[in-house]
Amino acid sequence: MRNLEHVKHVIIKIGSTSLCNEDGQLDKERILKLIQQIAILKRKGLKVTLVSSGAISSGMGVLNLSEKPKEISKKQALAAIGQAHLMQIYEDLFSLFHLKCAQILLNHDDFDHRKRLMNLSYALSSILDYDVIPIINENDTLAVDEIKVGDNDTLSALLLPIVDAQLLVLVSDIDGLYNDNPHTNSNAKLLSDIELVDDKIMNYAKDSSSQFGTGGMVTKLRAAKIVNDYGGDMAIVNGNNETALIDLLEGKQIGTYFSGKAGRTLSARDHWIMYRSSPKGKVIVDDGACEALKTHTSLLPKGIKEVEGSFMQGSIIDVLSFKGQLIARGITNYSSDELKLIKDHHSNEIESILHYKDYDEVIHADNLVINKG
Ligand SMILES: Nc1ncnc2c1ncn2[C@@H]1O[C@H](COP(=O)(O)OP(=O)(O)O)[C@@H](O)[C@H]1O
Ligand SMILES: N[C@@H](CCC(=O)OP(=O)(O)O)C(=O)O
Repeated sequence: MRNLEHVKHVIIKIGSTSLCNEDGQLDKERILKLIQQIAILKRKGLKVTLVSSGAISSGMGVLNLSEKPKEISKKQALAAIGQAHLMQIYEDLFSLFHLKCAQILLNHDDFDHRKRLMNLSYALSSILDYDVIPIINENDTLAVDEIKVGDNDTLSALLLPIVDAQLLVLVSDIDGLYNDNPHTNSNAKLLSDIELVDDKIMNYAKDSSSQFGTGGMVTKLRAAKIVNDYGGDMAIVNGNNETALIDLLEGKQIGTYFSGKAGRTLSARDHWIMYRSSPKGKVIVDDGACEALKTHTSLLPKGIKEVEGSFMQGSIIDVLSFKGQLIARGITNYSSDELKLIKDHHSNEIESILHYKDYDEVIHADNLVINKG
């Protein structure tokens, strides 16, 4: 048995593969079984936030399309058509249990701006105070690449600190993480408990085998890292198991459970820098700077060899190695224009180059988060 007594608020993310049948139509019977379990969890006193995929698949069902279109504008249209249909089904089914729900559609830039993030957090907390279940999805109709999260595994992981939940459960069409994709390797073994998502674990993850899923296991493991780095837990369970959610929350050994016990816990600010904000540019640093940064020292201009993008002082930027590996992410003390002039120079030369010097460091160690894996 696992001990889940600390879990008072759970985010349940339901993937498209658990909402639709093989023909791509929303499967009300399957959705009902999930809602039934959510109603039981709520009766037990748990707070529940729902993240639901399925808008595009639902739109395909409404228009009787058998294949997902490639054109972005068509996917945007399907999301608009399908999201309304999806919410109608949620409302009908939740009402059978005298539960009410609310729709929230988000994009990445809602996480980027602190003020918007606070507004989101207040709105969510009021919805929960009204004892209504928030149902969240990406705003796929308006999401263009720069502002897109791209998948709901990541979106739900980013939400965990905002709603102050302790556990994220990803409901999928598979029992959990295997050491290879079980749809293509029949010898693949299910892994039950994972204390750290390291490179070895990441290498088990492959893409989705279904045309309805987005990201397969890759995005699920990324979500586990985001959640674990905040000190939260994550689990993957199979939506086809009619008691999966109840069993999991009772501590039964089902699915894959990512406790993050062997990892780190970032402060709220560092977690925001690393995951929830989107970087505005990048600097490429030499091997010496890469090594130094790994021991968590400040980034000095001498180690910077290239500057990409246009950003202002105070922006969040990526620090990359020559090989393109993400070494760290942090808040820059200098704009991209200033960095182009002082890169490859000693800090004591900054003043003579710029005619002013506010800082010796480009990114101070306190504002720098090292990428671990
Ligand atoms: N190592 C793995 N273990 C389990 N499933 C895997 C693995 N690698 C890839 N997958 C694929 O990931 C799928 C689940 O992700 P996805 O189709 O995106 O579902 P969802 O709609 O629930 O997000 C599985 O059905 C399987 O095809
Ligand atoms: N936002 C999209 C789903 C994106 C997504 O992550 O899908 P999935 O892998 O099925 O959870 C939609 O509603 O169709």
